[in-house]
Amino acid sequence: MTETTPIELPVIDISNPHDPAVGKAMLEAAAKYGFLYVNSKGTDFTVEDVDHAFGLSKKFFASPPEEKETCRIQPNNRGWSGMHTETLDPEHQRTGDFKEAMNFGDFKDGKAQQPLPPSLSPHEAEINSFAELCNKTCNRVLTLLALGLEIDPTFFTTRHDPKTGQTGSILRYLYYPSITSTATATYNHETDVRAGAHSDYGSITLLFQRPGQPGLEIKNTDGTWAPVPIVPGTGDGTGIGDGIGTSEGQYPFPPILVNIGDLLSYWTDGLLKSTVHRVVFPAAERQSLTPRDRYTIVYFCHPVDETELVPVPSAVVAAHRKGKRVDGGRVGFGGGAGDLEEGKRALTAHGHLMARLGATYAFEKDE
Ligand SMILES: O=C(O)CCC(=O)C(=O)O
Ligand SMILES: [Fe+2]
Repeated sequence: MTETTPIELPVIDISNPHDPAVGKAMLEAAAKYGFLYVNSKGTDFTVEDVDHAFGLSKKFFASPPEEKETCRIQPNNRGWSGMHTETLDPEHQRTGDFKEAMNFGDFKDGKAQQPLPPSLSPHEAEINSFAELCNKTCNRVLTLLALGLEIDPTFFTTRHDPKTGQTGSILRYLYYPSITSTATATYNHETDVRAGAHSDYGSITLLFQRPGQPGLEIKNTDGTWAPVPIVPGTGDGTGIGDGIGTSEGQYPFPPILVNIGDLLSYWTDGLLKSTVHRVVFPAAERQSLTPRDRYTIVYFCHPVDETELVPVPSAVVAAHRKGKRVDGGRVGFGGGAGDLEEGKRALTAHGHLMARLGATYAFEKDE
């Protein structure tokens, strides 16, 4: 695993989701990299909201395994998965991911639609409110993307409103033990990875990271891997010494990393990129005298299940599609929405997710 130069991604201020210039900047980043940072100033989150959510995550992962077992992951993708349960890149991984995860699906009237373990059940309302803030932030991003695509600014948000129906959205706590943990004793740098290479399934993903807990890399177009600094501009990917939490700190908490998922790439015929990424132990972490666990919080935003993925009515997408036709290239996972044959029904958001998850379940059956 050779390590390359950290990637420099734009940091976008979403405090005014109706600014067309910001929409264009967002679209440009989504089409070029498939990843961008959202400035944590001007989001709906306070430092306390984010700190509190990480506190709950830590409490959950530190709880006894018997308690976590009570909410083991189900085929509906909700619940706890232990070390090595998930293998994001089955073709290349010898061992499953060196991580634990806890997935929360949609809440209904503030209530989780799944069992919660004793460490989290007293905090149901807080978890729900964090998921709601994530949803609000996604609405800002989706509004800006619609502006960039020059379509009705509510085109995406009306199709992602959990009040109108079930969605595939997931709030996920993640825990990657440090290189010195007993849980990573079998880790071999040549063959193992903390989270295998993959692209996300939904529309957009939000990723919250902590200073000093690096590991995310994104795949460059030439196939090399670029570390993503936790705080943009800090270069070394560690986020250490970035001034966070101090009066000179530029950001109240590390910017939220946003990436495009397979569904939105499909819906826009590949104009928006769903970029492959993975989580590793960076060299600095492997050599560090004080290696740290990595905790992240992810929100995978999906449309309402019944949403029909007919081509996004955007001249920008149409122009992109024309270019693709000339190349003869196919786009995205399972092609693009514009490839729909006449007389066939459009794929729904739920159908897209099932097809995408099906690829993973098929592998698990082979195990
Ligand atoms: O934890 C991270 O940094 C990335 C997680 C991720 O890519 C995922 O769960 O899809
Ligand atoms: Fe991911």
